[in-house]
Amino acid sequence: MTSETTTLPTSEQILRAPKVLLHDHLDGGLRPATVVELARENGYEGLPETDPEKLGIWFREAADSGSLERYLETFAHTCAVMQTRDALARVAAECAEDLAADGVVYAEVRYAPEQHLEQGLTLEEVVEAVNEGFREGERRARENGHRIRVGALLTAMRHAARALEIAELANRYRDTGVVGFDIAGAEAGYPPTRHLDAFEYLKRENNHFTIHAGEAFGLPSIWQALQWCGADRLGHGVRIIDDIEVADDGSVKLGRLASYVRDKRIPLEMCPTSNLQTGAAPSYAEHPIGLLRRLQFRLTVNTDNRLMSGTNMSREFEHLVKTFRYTLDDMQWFTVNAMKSAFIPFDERLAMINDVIKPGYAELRAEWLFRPQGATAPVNRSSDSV
Ligand SMILES: O=c1[nH]cnc2c1ncn2[C@@H]1O[C@H](CO)[C@@H](O)[C@H]1O
Ligand SMILES: [Zn+2]
Repeated sequence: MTSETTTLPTSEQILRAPKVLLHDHLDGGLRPATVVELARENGYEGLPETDPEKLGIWFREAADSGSLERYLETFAHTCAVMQTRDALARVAAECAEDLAADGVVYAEVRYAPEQHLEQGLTLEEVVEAVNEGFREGERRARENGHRIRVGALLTAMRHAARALEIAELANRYRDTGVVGFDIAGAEAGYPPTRHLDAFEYLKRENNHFTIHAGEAFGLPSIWQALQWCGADRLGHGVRIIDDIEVADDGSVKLGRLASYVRDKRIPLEMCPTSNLQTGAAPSYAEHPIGLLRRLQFRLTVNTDNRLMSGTNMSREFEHLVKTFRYTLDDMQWFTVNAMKSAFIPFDERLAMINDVIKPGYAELRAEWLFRPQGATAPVNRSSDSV
């Protein structure tokens, strides 16, 4: 056997492997203890629990509702404690630190500035506080021996009517920490075309955007996001599976939209655990990621909301490794896909792939050669069928 990387990665290797995260909500990733402290400091009395451990469990259980609308109700509590400059900067700094400690080397973290104006901040002050926090978190991570780069995506809420204003904000800060735009919130009843003016504006500015589509609503939402709005990437996009037929003999037929998504290499931001909670997928084993990976769609793995899902990038990969027997090669494939799909300039993406991601995986692959004498041989996926 060669070092052909058919070994199933261990938890420790998954943690150390360089990872790239494109879909993570700032207001969905707070540390439970931070929510409790900020609530106390700001006099917010609406928390359902004040013990951090119990509060973490409450978020996971409340989000585990089987419906996107109910899942989204939990964000009222996190947004309530993110209304001051200090709170926003703290949450952003801790986000960067937590991602770096989880082995994430590049992240695009999104939030909706319009949800942080309740105590008088302006949209600009919100963006500047979050940017400041990300820079501080990157600095602290570096002190702890981790390297991470974090870019912000500004989200507009799809039920509201501020998308153009938020798109303009994203454009204004494009050279200072904001790498793109997104729309989020309840999908059914709020098609992306409601915000066409924002997307057309960003296209005219040669700027980038992703759209939450194909999560709680199916193909029409994906079709609009791509063919009317011109999205560069799809947030979730799992329902593209509805345009793929698998026959009893295992042969696969792609419809026009699924073919378009695959042919044009449209990146899909998969968030497996979140999908299980909102009912977008029934189980890890039945999650469309298995088939879509075999069909070589441009897939990426993401967390969506670390607090509500009790997850992080390593845990998402652990589930996938366990369920689909993914190897380090698969992990590298997802990670390179994500880096290729990031919104930073091409030369910087390439440098991350060549100088950080590939060497990181090569080092992990080489390690089993130097394993202690007597250690068991790595599991070889290709030998399973022999
Ligand atoms: O999976 C999701 N689908 C749609 N909207 C979401 C999802 N996760 C979070 N948000 C929404 O995005 C806002 C800004 O970060 C959050 O406040 C939440 O309402
Ligand atoms: Zn999301």
